[in-house]
Amino acid sequence: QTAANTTQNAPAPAARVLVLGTGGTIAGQASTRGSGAYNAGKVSAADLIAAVPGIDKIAQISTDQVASIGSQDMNDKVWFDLVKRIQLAIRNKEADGIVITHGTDTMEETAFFLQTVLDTRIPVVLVGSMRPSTAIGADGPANLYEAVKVAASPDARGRGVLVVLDDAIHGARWVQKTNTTNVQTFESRDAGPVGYVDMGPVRFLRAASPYNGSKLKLPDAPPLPRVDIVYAHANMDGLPVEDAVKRGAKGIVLAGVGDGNTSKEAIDALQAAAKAGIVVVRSTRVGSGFVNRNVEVDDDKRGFVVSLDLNPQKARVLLQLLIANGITQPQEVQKHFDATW
Ligand SMILES: NC(=O)CC[C@H](N)C(=O)O
Repeated sequence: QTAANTTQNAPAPAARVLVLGTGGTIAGQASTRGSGAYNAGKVSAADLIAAVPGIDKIAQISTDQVASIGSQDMNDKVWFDLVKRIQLAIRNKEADGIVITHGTDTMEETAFFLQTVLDTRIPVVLVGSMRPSTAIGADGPANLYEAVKVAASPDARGRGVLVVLDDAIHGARWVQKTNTTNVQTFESRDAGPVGYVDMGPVRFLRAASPYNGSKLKLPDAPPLPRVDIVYAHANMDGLPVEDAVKRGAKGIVLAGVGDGNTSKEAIDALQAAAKAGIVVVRSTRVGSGFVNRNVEVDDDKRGFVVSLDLNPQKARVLLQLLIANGITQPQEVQKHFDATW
């Protein structure tokens, strides 16, 4: 038998993985603008898969293109389309695992959004790259191979939404981008990765968390309610908070200094917003650690919620979904933030 025949007669891989394309650097192509320049989201998911040798040996792969954007343009419409496409795949029993190719800029937000609304034990794995597909040493093909390997792994079931880049598997709850350009950009600072994927088997470091089927409902159509992030700094006044209120924000997340702090003026403006029924969540710009209740700020008195270790961009997503579900009382909102932990 020739090698070609052997390949032809080899049994098809057992796992079926659906790859959904959304764009990003992984689908990026060099630009005529010159050295280092590229345009995100130019290459289809099908073409990306075709460029990864041996990927068809680890899963039967199908592809669908949901969007073709740089993830800096990620928006509610694409999020809703993604959820609908994934729910369709689950209903039709189309796949044993799902991979989403995605830009890295907002990958942590999409991952956490999906984790908060999707009610499934099927592995959902987001993957991207830091170098465009046309770059020397492109990291996309290896990352895509590893993401499909994780999505096809029975051991990945029931672990929620995962992010795979650079041999590491991260949980949506903890992962964040930490470097603007380095291929080793994703970290789960307070928790560490949930596992590793390399030339060997997929390895998880912890037991899968108990399955929590109670997910937040998605409204029938976008957009999600407006929640603004206010970034704290030295010499802070109350104007950014007052501006958010004027624009009609239904919620405000403070990217606070330190343990979710900000100046007296800004805290008083936030208290006035909370009194007017706007949900105020204190998070931190620091990048790791918890924001705890009632430490330097009297959250009980001022009517605030704390984000624990959810970073501002993830706290914003959770708050949007809670407000969309009619959950706006600070104590109730706090319970939901506590329950993500
Ligand atoms: N490396 C990346 O994926 C970042 C590039 C691009 N801005 C994106 O998020 O889609």
